[in-house]
Amino acid sequence: MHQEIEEVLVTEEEIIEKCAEIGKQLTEEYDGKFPLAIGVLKGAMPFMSDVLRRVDTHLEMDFMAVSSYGGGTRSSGEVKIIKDLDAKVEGRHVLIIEDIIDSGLTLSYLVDLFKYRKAASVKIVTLIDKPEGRTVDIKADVVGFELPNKFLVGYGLDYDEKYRNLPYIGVLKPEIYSEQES
Ligand SMILES: O=P(O)(O)OC[C@H]1O[C@H](OP(=O)(O)OP(=O)(O)O)[C@H](O)[C@@H]1O
Ligand code: HPA
Ligand SMILES: [Mg+2]
Repeated sequence: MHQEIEEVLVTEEEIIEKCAEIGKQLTEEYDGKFPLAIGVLKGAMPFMSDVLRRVDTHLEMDFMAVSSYGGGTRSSGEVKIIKDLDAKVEGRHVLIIEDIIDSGLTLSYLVDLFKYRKAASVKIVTLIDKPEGRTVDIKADVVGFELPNKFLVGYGLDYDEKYRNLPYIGVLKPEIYSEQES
């Protein structure tokens, strides 16, 4: 698996350090508010697990599964709900947890949905921001790392469902995906 990576952009140590920093920030922001922390599956799973263990106040966890990338490297433009929340959003302080904001389509869809469901507040925390990928105007409230417009894998991010279990974030060797997308 590791030999298929061309370059590591964020190391495991940098991610661990960042999760502690963000966890502290979220503790201060949400202390006493019992936020509803919503992980966007599948990609957000490792980040959600690491960051929320550094948040030192009560919170509720829930999950939503959405998908717009299929097996490829480009967004289909259509966000599909695969699993909806169990919790009610009305009156809750919603904290959306994402691995990446790229085109912004997934998060703009989810922010609109949670506002429509009458959340008391909606904030976004994302480990990665690729601002150059944006096709809709949306910003995250908390960003771990801003990265260049390359297709990334690792730490939740997949290519064709693989590489999510890498402990770092990197770029694949071009021959890995050009074989399938040519
Ligand atoms: O800003 P965008 O261009 O919408 O891209 C970001 C979204 O794309 C990825 O999810 P994907 O749809 O691939 O599902 P996955 O989490 O199951 O991989 C990622 O986990 C984000 O949810
Ligand atoms: O760079 C990316 N890598 C994997 N999944 C993604 N979904 C949006 N952008 C990306
Ligand atoms: Mg994906």
